[in-house]
Amino acid sequence: MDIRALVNQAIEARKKAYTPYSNFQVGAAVLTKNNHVFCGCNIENASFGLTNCAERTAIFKAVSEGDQEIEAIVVVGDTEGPISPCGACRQVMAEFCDQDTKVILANLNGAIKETTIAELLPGFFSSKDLTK
Ligand SMILES: O=c1ccn([C@H]2C[C@H](O)[C@@H](CO)O2)c(=O)[nH]1
Ligand SMILES: [Zn+2]
Repeated sequence: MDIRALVNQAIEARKKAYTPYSNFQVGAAVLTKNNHVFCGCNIENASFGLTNCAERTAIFKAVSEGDQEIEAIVVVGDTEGPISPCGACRQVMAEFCDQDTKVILANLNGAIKETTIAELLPGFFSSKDLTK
């Protein structure tokens, strides 16, 4: 897997962000185990809470195309260091990432942090918790 190429696809997707309220653009790219790439951007709303973050857009695109097994996900923003996903996105990642899924957090200046969902959201709620 070429991480740099995936970061570049996220950077391209970021250009499509709809951000009239925050003016903060984020891009994401999901590489599935089937070797397909789904890109996403953040999409804001006048009702602020309805905003969809870039990484959720990309994950939902993959899942809605029936391609839900994720090999790697990149998130990129114009942040000082690697971007830090919000709590809602971490929980959504937990649904579709396994312990080996690469979660790659980046910025526009080449900073890259590779992490995992276990590190980002320890103790996340999962389907296993629905039955005992
Ligand atoms: O990882 C992140 C962090 C923030 N945002 C979006 C949400 C909102 O549109 C804007 C400012 O929070 O950035 C993302 O898309 N992903
Ligand atoms: Zn988010």
